[in-house]
Amino acid sequence: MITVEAQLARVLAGAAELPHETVPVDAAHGRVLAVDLRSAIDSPRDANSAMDGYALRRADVLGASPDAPVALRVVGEVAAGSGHDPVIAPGEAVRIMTGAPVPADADAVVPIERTADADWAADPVRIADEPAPAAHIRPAGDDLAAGELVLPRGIRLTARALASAVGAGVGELEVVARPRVAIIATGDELAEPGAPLARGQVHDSNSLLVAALAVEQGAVAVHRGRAGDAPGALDAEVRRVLEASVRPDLIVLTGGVSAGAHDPVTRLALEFAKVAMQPGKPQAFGRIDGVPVFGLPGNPVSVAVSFELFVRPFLAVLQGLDPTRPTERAIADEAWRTPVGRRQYQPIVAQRVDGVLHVRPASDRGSGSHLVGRLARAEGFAVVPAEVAAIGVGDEVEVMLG
Ligand SMILES: Nc1nc2c(c(=O)[nH]1)N[C@H]1C(S)=C(S)[C@@H](COP(=O)(O)OP(=O)(O)OC[C@H]3O[C@@H](n4cnc5c(N)ncnc54)[C@H](O)[C@@H]3O)O[C@H]1N2
Ligand code: MOO
Repeated sequence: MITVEAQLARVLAGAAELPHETVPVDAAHGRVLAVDLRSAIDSPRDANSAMDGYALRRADVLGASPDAPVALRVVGEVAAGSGHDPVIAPGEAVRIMTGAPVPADADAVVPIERTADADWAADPVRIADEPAPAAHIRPAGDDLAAGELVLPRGIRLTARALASAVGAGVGELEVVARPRVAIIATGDELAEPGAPLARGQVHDSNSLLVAALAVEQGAVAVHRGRAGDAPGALDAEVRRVLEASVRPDLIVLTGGVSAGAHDPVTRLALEFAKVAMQPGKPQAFGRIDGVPVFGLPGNPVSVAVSFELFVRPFLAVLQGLDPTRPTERAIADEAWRTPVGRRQYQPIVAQRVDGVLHVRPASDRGSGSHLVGRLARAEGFAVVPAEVAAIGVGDEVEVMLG
């Protein structure tokens, strides 16, 4: 048996960041930013008002108070979006709305509530408060200066990141191409989701599991197919994938990698390994016509774990992301057994109590790799060293969440 690290090194050897492409900001959600993004503009473009009220010359209203308001002639109005810059002479004011550019002659804004009448129709307006210098004026460039770093390369573009990019005056972003994944589930026993099962059949949950996990990691599932165990069937499906107009960056196969007499993946020219992990011991990896091919063991929990350990880091490298996965320490609230000689990845549920992470197995039916019905509960995996035979209540364990 080889270690998880050795198999990961084999998988990642030769993996490299995919080419970049430029996409409109509208299409960039979830993509990985390929280059540092700097602000294209000073933002806000203009000094603008933070309040609905009156733009005025502060010198006119020094000492103003509710008992001694200062009357100013209203000579105009600027609303948000107005490009107008009205002249304000001494003794005058202009109605101004939130977000509107502050006239060049004004040096303070007084909110409508701070006028004696609190009435937009009032003229003269009686200012009942002495504003601080530059009161309620947001200076130009207050948020961003042109050239300032807004988003560093290598981040996944979230809704908030996209808002910042648009605020920085940008309409297109240079992102890393999405990895294109083709998925083929193998086995004569596979039935369509929802189809009635004949004796010996099982619903194909793996191909959807891999496709959805890949999409969660920023990939596109360009093909989802099935191949039976008959000699040649998988080969033909792999050929179809390789000859399609959109060539995948990787192919993920599930099932048929172990010692069975009909296991079809074993007939492909891949490298087979027994990895010291549970679940997920039989693994295959190699290249066919230069395209990386993963052969994951068919049990659904094995697929979920194998994806986390090998496919997810591979997809990260293709997108220029760090493939390492942070782990946390947690306390086991329940005991469980683990196989000596294989590092266990136990699906767990987690809960934080007084800042301390507590975990227990997600399954109440043991750690069988066929327990797809319990997979939904898993919030992560406890990583138990190969030499450990059992986890006891209160033991400290390493956990990868998410
Ligand atoms: N003699 C040995 N037998 C097995 C070994 C071994 O070392 N020697 N290893 C066992 C381990 S560990 C695993 S894991 C499995 C892996 O087997 P395969 O990759 O060949 O997978 P299959 O036999 O095709 O399927 C295993 C299991 O999973 C179900 N399955 C398969 N595909 C799907 C799918 N798309 N959706 C849902 N479920 C699926 C399948 O029906 C089987 O029950 O081998 C052990 N055997
Ligand atoms: O390695 Mo298998 O995935 O234990 O069931």
